[in-house]
Amino acid sequence: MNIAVILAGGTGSRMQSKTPKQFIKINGKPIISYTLMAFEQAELIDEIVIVCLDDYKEHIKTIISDFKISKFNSLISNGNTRQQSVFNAISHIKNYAKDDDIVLIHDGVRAMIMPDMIDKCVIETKKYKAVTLAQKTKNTMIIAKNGQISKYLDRDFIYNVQTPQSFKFDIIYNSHINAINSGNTDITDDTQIVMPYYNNIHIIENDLPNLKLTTKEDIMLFEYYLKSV
Ligand SMILES: Nc1ccn([C@@H]2O[C@H](COP(=O)(O)OP(=O)(O)OP(=O)(O)O)[C@@H](O)[C@H]2O)c(=O)n1
Ligand SMILES: C[C@](O)(CO)[C@H](O)COP(=O)(O)O
Repeated sequence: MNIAVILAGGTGSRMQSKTPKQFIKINGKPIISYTLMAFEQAELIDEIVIVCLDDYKEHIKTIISDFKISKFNSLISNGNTRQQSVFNAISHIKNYAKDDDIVLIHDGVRAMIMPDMIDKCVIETKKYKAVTLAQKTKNTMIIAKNGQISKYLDRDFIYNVQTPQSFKFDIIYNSHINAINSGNTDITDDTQIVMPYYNNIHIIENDLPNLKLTTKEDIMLFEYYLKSV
């Protein structure tokens, strides 16, 4: 079974909006609906688990119904951090998943994700057990200290990490237990959680737009993107 965990449990503080960013409407549709539709359309996804703020659970149920998200399976309460939100979801999934099942974790606010890329994550996880989408940097990369360049980095080794991040269930679950036992509760990325437990994470290069909508400027970029597709 291939299970998608869609994270919609953050408050979006950097967006500085009253409404949590995943529920902001763009072209009349909430941001989270674009993400859910991509996972609904991905051929290899069997079910969708959504992590949501308690105050928005009724709201997301309406979105699930309005956008006919037939793969929706469960709604899970968020944690205080992204890491805790993911753990809440995988603790629920543990009740029925097998070790060999695949769990994809996706930021609900990466709303440009394409169904084909989601399916590619599933296919590659069967081969590599742990994968993430990532985009190779297209820029000259530097380290700067006190406003001055101190070092140039080899761009061939620099990537922006994206989601989905996809894992065999036993790997993601045991990695989270390991992280908690090491005292970590606020790691913002699941590959960082998995690395100490399973350091063989495969990168799927993605050059398609997959912006994490984080600040107000990103909303304008998303509006522009929607006009062009
Ligand atoms: N406790 C949390 C924190 C984040 N997320 C989700 O994780 C994704 C990526 O996180 P980020 O962009 O950092 O979202 P926020 O935490 O909401 O934003 P900010 O850091 O600006 O407050 C988002 O879809 C967000 O809803 C979550 O489910 N639970
Ligand atoms: C997993 C992730 O999308 C990696 O880019 C993560 O959500 C990033 O969180 P950030 O704290 O907003 O960089």
